[in-house]
Amino acid sequence: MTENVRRTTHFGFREVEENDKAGLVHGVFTNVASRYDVMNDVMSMGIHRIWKNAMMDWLAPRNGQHLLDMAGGTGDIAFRFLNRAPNSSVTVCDMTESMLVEGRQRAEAAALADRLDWVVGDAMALPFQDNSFDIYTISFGIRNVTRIEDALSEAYRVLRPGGRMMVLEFSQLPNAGMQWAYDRYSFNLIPAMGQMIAQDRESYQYLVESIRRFPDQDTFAGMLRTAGFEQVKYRNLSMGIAALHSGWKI
Ligand SMILES: C[S@@+](CC[C@H](N)C(=O)[O-])C[C@H]1O[C@@H](n2cnc3c(N)ncnc32)[C@H](O)[C@@H]1O
Repeated sequence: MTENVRRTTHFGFREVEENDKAGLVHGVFTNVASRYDVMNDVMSMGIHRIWKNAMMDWLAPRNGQHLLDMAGGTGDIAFRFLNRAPNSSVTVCDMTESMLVEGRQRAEAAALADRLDWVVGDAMALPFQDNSFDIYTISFGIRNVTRIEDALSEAYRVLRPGGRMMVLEFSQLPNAGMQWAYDRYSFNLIPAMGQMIAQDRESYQYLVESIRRFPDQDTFAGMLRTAGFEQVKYRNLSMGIAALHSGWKI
């Protein structure tokens, strides 16, 4: 257990297969933690930066806000948020401690440590009180969660009334031909690059399969409404390879 990273919850999954998925996800990100940021740049050819900046543009961070960045990993969203609103604060929560450890080292190097809190926790059972945060973000995290509905209802619970939820996730291309081409790239190239750069084909094979299984834009918008969010909207990024969803707790 590393100093300054709080462990506040335990994982108690209801069924064996759920336990398997959570264990698999935890193993994948423990394996890739030290190479995660570099791999992100290589695999996406830097495009994840454009998508995360689009998230910040839509979110328009303001000083004084308290953000919960769920599945926040190495803190990429947190740093972007603080860059735009230096007098805000961010709690980064993730179930993989080694990802948070990498992030905390980056925060110390950037002299941002006093604005950040790093918490080990599960999106499906958050270790926070009701109505605690102004904003909840989750970037490339929700598709890894075993019970997405539970994570969305937890997001709703911890947001204060008037608070906003924003999700950045891989999505579906509306055009079947483009989806076919993209699938060829992701199913063939990404696991091969994972093997070449990180000597870890399986983790990257899991990542591309999880992208394919995630609900499309309209289905996910419906899930947000079911969890209680209002004024739900989405924007496609790179023609739908990824999408941003926004919703409010009124
Ligand atoms: C692809 S990384 C995304 C990291 C960061 N948000 C970004 O955009 O670069 C996915 C993260 O989700 C975390 N994660 C997956 N399932 C989770 C859960 N149920 N609760 C908390 N974190 C989870 C993983 O540990 C991992 O750090």
